[in-house]
Amino acid sequence: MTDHSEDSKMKSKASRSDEKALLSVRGLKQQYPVTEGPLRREVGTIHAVDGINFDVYRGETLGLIGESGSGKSTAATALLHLEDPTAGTVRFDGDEIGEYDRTERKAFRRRAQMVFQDPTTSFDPRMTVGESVAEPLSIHGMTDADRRRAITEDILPRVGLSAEQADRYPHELSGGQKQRAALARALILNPDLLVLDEPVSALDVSVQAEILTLLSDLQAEFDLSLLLITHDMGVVREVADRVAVMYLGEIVECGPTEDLFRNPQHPYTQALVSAIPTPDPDAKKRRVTLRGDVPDAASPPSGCRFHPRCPAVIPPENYDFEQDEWRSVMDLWVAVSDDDVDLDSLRTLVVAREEAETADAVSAAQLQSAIREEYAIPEGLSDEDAETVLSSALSDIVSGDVSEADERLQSEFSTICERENPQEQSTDAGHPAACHLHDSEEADEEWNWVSVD
Ligand SMILES: Nc1ncnc2c1ncn2[C@@H]1O[C@H](COP(=O)(O)OP(=O)(O)OP(=O)(O)O)[C@@H](O)[C@H]1O
Repeated sequence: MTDHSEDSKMKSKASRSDEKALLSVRGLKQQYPVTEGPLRREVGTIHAVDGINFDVYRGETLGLIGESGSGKSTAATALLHLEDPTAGTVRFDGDEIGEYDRTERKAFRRRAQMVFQDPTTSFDPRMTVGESVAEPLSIHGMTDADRRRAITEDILPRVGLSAEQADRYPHELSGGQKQRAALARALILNPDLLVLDEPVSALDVSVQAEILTLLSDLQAEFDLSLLLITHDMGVVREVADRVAVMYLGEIVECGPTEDLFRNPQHPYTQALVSAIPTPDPDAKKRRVTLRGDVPDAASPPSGCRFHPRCPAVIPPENYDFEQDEWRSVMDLWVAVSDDDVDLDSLRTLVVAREEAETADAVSAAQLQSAIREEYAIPEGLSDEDAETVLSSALSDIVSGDVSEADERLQSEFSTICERENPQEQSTDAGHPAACHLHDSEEADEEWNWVSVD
């Protein structure tokens, strides 16, 4: 990390609240239709971005982080109006982008640039690097080729390339050099904002570090605001001043980078933070493992979208669950709701273990035990009343009445996490998060917020 980027981090933290944001995103939504059949009948909606708010201030880097499918790239294209958003407003330097006339839109295209993940596909192989880098100048009306050439030769050394490399073709450059050239092309119109979508994830680790250092240097030199989209927590920690964490179309937590890493306030953030490799020998014990992937944005879970995977999902009010037990029961319930409990393969498993002769000979009790084992549910929950409900639900499942099991679990084990979508609210850490654990009456003293230094 260079000295001046540290300076800008200090500056950005100190003066945030009284500054006017360069980019201000409010209630941004991007939806796509789910279509079916030759007539492309609309049968559903993909909620790729579902009402997000954030600001990017001058000279700062905001990291937008989340797993694949969280909606990060869609957020970028929607906020830049590369694709018109379904709803919401985006203000740039105080003006609403959606209300720009043609001239204003063109000026905005100059002031806000995007850099993509794969430097190979972002260059035309038939054009020299210099021609590609200078292309935005032509598009924006600079007809004088000598002038374009002079500007290109000036900018290439600033991204660590030589002026002579202007005459090379993309295939003659390494991946890192191509990403440097992509940065030169993005910077050539002297923008105020760069939106970088996974700018280093296609590069070798050693090259990644060089490009991240270059980004910090360029940010200070050009007084840029950066929106850095990545799934890599190491990358945001390295370069971002603040971080917004996205999950299934929503921002679940947003705060200054170090605060968010040291004191994550959303279980999703905590899981991402705890997954960062660390030399700490104790860290393994504290690792929060997330099962499965981000669910389908066409049918997001009810309530908190993270509840089907959340290690801290709040237990139902009337039962006294151990947290791990409750998570396991919830995993079974999620599978029941999705009609995903595979009894045939569980029967096969019992036979393979030589506990029954044939699949038909597997008893209901054996099948219930196999389900418990599959979902890591102990034989006998710590709360006897909860055990009674679970046993009945397991009986329903093995007798083939999955919807009865679903209704039983729903009526007995309903929790706020699957009923209500949490709103963003302030937390003890000083930055907001959207999690019911921060609702005062839901706060669970026992939930152990892991900090990773
Ligand atoms: N043009 C589109 N049409 C339909 N669905 C889309 C479209 N673009 C994105 N999606 C869907 O929107 C959701 C969010 O995708 P998006 O690419 O924005 O996520 P991401 O966080 O950037 O993930 P990745 O890192 O894999 O690109 C996904 O479910 C994706 O399939």
